[in-house]
Amino acid sequence: MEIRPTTDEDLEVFVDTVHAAFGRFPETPLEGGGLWWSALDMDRCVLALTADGRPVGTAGAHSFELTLPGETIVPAPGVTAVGVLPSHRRQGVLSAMMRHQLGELRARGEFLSVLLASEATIYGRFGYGPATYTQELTVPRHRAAPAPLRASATTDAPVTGAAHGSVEMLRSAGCGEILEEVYDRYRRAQPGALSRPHRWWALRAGQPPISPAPRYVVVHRDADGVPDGYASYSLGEPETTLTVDETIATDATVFTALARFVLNHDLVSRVVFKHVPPRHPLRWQLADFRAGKVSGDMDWLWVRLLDVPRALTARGWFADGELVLDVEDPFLGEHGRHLLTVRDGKADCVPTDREPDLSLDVRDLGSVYLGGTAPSTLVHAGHIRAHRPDAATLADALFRSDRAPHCLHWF
Ligand SMILES: CC(=O)SCCNC(=O)CCNC(=O)[C@H](O)C(C)(C)COP(=O)(O)OP(=O)(O)OC[C@H]1O[C@@H](n2cnc3c(N)ncnc32)[C@H](O)[C@@H]1OP(=O)(O)O
Repeated sequence: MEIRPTTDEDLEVFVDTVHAAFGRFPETPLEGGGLWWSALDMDRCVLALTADGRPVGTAGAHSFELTLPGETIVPAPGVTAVGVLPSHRRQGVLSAMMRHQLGELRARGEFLSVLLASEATIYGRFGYGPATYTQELTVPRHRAAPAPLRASATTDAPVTGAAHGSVEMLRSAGCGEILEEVYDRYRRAQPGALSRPHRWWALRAGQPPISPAPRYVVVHRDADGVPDGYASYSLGEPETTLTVDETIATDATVFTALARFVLNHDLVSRVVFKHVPPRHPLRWQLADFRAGKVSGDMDWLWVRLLDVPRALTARGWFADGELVLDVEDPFLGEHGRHLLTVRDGKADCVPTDREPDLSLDVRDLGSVYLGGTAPSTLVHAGHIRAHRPDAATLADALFRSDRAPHCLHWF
């Protein structure tokens, strides 16, 4: 088995192989549904080839930036287009590609990588852990009456937005620049969010990148007319449903205004908000708390740490404390014991031979890294071992994020 990097000349064979792996028929790479492939960086992809040179596996990586807790922005390769032909599965092709790719990422100086998993059973063995989560919230319009917002009379807490800005429907052609700018402001402040390279927007201006269907777009502007949020949505069956793909808001009041706009839409019987983070405040803003039905609760962004000290010192921290972490990395055959010391929002992470507070697999460290999974959950689940009774409580306080991490980018 040979794993080799690809060039632009390999695009067709790469797309052909990954389509076969996903059970789809080839499309013309730069048109229609094949558009997605034109966003690939061919110099960040690999092909797995049999001894006689037949391509049987593919893997790639996008060059993203990831926002960490504390609004630190770091490079994050986004692993994508992973597939092995059905005829060559369970023979170690993916394992060989993952080993090659992780080595290559380290050689480039990356200290973490991320992906979206087609199945939750695939990537844990390679050191990835689920780190952000997503849900759908469905609200029947006849039950969408707003709750009076108790704090709004006395404080600057979220209000309906009407008095604080405006909502405007845009023609989808030509609004890409505004959306790109709003998305960029949003993702820089949102832990777990990924950058969207300019060419993604250029490919499909006015729609969530790489969305095949037409979308309506509403933009929210602040009192000075500056765009500070948008929602992209479509109308259709079943039962005259309005489906919001993305609600991008630079603060909570903007989300409220956009949500009110779609919930007031005539000729619609229900509104589906896709990609909301768990425990989203929208349900609290409805007079009928039970009107918002949660579904599609699942993992979204998976994180893999490649250099534990660099990763831990890169993010911001919101409580002081000290923990000794004993980290196993079975796939790469590595082990490290780290003293993590947090003071005034910054961490120091050095090797130590002190007794550990927590023993954990690198995949579990990936899960807790962005603050979206409490270490105590994984202690109670039986994955992380706490060596003293208060270690999990301290770890929960330390790994917490200033804002719950969330990612809605699909790649
Ligand atoms: C980031 C992304 O692109 S996600 C998209 C992933 N791709 C797909 O879902 C496309 C359809 N599936 C495939 O192409 C293949 O089945 C792949 C890529 C998931 C797996 O490739 P393979 O070459 O079969 O994997 P490989 O042989 O290296 O398996 C390594 C181990 O993972 C296990 N494994 C592989 N795939 C799966 C799976 N889908 N579910 C559970 N376990 C799996 C194997 O059993 C093996 O376990 P072992 O080490 O205990 O024996």
